[in-house]
Amino acid sequence: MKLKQMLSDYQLGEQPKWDGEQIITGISDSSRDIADGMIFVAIAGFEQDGHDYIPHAIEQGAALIVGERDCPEALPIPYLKVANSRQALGQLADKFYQHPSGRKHVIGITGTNGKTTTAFFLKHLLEQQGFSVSLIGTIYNEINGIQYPTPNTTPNAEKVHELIAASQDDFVVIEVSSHGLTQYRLEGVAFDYALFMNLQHDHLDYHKTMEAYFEAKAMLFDKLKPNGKAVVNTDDIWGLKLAQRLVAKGIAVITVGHQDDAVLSIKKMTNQVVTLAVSGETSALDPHMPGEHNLYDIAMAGAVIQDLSYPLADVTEQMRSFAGVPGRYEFVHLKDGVHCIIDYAHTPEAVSSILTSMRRDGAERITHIFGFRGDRDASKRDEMIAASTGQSSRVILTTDDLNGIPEEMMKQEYAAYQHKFAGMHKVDVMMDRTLAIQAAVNEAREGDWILVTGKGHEKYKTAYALPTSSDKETVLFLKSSEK
Ligand SMILES: CC(=O)N[C@H]1[C@@H](OP(=O)(O)OP(=O)(O)OC[C@H]2O[C@@H](n3ccc(=O)[nH]c3=O)[C@H](O)[C@@H]2O)O[C@H](CO)[C@@H](O)[C@@H]1O[C@H](C)C(=O)N[C@@H](C)C(=O)N[C@H](CCC(=O)O)C(=O)O
Ligand SMILES: Nc1ncnc2c1ncn2[C@@H]1O[C@H](COP(=O)(O)OP(=O)(O)OP(=O)(O)O)[C@@H](O)[C@H]1O
Repeated sequence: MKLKQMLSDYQLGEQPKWDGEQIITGISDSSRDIADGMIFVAIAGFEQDGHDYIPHAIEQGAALIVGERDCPEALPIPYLKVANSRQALGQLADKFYQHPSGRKHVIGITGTNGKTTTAFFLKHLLEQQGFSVSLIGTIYNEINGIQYPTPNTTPNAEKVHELIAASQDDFVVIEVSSHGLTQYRLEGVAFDYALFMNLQHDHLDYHKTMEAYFEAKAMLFDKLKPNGKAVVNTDDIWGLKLAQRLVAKGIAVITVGHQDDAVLSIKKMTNQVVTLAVSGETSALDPHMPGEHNLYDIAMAGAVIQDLSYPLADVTEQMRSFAGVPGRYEFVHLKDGVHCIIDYAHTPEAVSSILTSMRRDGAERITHIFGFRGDRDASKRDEMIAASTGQSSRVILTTDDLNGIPEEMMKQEYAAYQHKFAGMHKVDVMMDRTLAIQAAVNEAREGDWILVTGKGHEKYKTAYALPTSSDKETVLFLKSSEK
């Protein structure tokens, strides 16, 4: 695309002579990725200021610089000043890739918990209908059947448009984080369906208040295509508030919840089956994945499937071939009736929900191993401990990602919790995560359950005593050593 086409929506103002005919070869906010003929968008970030890298981008061959500051003096290439660089990155990428989301069926999923699980459910169910599906999310991005690692749940704006443009699949399912929304990573993306799962205590280090966190999530619903639809869990109080707001705006809303007037009314949630009624017709859906929270996730995925005119009644059968979601209620049978669950729960509600599910599955004595992420929302820690001690017999606090926080500081915080629960609940501290799991396994007797939460599918960022790199590897290593 020519430079003058890329800039047709902008006023370049007084500039040294520039060549509108120049072919633009790409766009990036990282000077490291700039090559000849590309546009560099300078972003004032949380860690660094992209404007400091303008000389580097020029050295690399940039054809245009976009930034929020005044044009640096004696710039040899044109400079476009914008009010918001992150937003401009999305708008320019959308243009460069020729509005890719407009040409695809795009489904966005937001909420504190359940995005990944629902995305996997939806992908599987759509594939069962004969569609191909791209996935952009926490565990990996999968485009045209090829999986790519990803550092973020929602990639940056340029990447999102690039991935949608590269997709030759029928559908693109995107996990939409609140960070992604407030940082304009979805700028220019238009959605056919937008799903709201729930809003729970998380990320208040970033959003400060639940109200602000909610407003961030609500931004997704401004991105629906004119005929796009919202699918909202109205059992969640924030979901109910969102649904009312969207209806008032004239947006089509598929409500999912226990209310009789919900579009998909939940009639029963029991024994791993959720019974839904749509227009008087009842269907029972079984995700074939333990955990009560997964019943909401399958109901939300089912809402899209039925709206696309595929029978809900087939979902249970179609889920039989579902392979599960890495690090979500992953079950390992250890030895003599000792069971272990690995899960990604890192909010109080998720911890509570997983423990409730385990108890319903027959767990009586549960050792729960988890830790707190350094440099992340610390205000949820009390509630996480309360959720754990409320339903487990023993807690072992261990290392999660420290994110630069000194281990000693985290250890002191854990010691304070040990002190608080002294005499009431067994709270141990073992900072080496692999040794904490080993201790629980060694001490487990027949009928015991072990729950390891927080890391799920993720690789360890810390080197531990055992030669393993994830919770699942550690558990399998210990299982094989037992033989
Ligand atoms: C705090 C935060 O959210 N940071 C995100 C943000 O980084 P940033 O733009 O502020 O980057 P920065 O490092 O300060 O750099 C500023 C600019 O300088 C540029 N630069 C830098 C160096 C250089 O040599 N040349 C250069 O041009 C960078 O490319 C960047 O454009 O934008 C980046 C691109 O979109 C994100 O990758 C990055 O996520 C970081 C890694 C992160 O950990 N974010 C977490 C909090 C997050 O976003 N999590 C959510 C999921 C949350 C959930 O669990 O629900 C997610 O979507 O992943
Ligand atoms: N509908 C739900 N309600 C509450 N908790 C849930 C729900 N679905 C999943 N969970 C819990 O939350 C954890 C994370 O689930 P999942 O990865 O699907 O959510 P996510 O929204 O993608 O999370 P993240 O934003 O952290 O990547 C699960 O391991 C489970 O413990």
